[in-house]
Amino acid sequence: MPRFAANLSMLYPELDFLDRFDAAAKDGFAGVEYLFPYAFPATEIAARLKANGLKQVLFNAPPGNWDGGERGLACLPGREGEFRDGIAKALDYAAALDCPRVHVMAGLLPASLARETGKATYVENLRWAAGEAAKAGRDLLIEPINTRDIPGFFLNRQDEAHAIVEAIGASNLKVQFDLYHCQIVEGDVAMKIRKYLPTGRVGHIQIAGVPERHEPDIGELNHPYLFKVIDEVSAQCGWDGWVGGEYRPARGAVPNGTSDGLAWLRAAKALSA
Ligand SMILES: O=C(O)C(=O)[C@@H](O)CO
Ligand SMILES: [Mg+2]
Repeated sequence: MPRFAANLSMLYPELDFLDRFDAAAKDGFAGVEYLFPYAFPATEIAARLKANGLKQVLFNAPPGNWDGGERGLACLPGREGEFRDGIAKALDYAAALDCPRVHVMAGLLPASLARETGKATYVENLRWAAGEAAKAGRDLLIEPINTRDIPGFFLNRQDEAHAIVEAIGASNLKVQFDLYHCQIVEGDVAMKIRKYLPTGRVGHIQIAGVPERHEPDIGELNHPYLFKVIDEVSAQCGWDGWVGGEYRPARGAVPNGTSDGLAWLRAAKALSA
């Protein structure tokens, strides 16, 4: 079975962020991911990881003005300086947290901007950032996201993401394969696992129930089946990444709301036992 990480931006909403590390470890997660660490000193987060024997497996580079609605800077002409400063900051945190990969959000394509212009900026920014990440010994990930959750998001499809990664040709630039977004945008998820894992271009997988983005055992995707496919393909091609549970617990921010919803994780572990 794949290794599972808890997404601490979404799981354990009833707890303060720093207390979520302890909860995830107690619930049997071996790793954690989240959107942004920047509100906390890296030393403080590193201490929580160490105290709980957790691995930091992923976080995002600064996205621009998140509260103002921005969702990344990578496709935005004129913001290259800020983009580069954000990558430098993310790589500093990645070193302090011993985190092997950083997700770079593409951003919203402005209505007034031609897609080709946004794409040229995106590719140039990624090329530069992948070089910096390589010097720091990290992978850089790009994630196709559905436009119901993030209207106007630049990168939506798996094939587009893989084509961009291939065209740039940096071995540390990879795709963050979020099965939830994939199901909403294009479907055929199992076949896409079979197609893309063997390419070596998938750096991380994320899961959630579709369409509510609750626990993976709620909704239209059959995760036990998909875990078996991931296992089977991984055995053939040597994929050894992490699978992040990135969902909003159905019970919400109530005590033990996340822990009580982890039947899907226990079932996945039982399958491999
Ligand atoms: O929303 C998602 O899906 C993510 O993985 C976040 O990192 C936002 O891009
Ligand atoms: Mg995701």
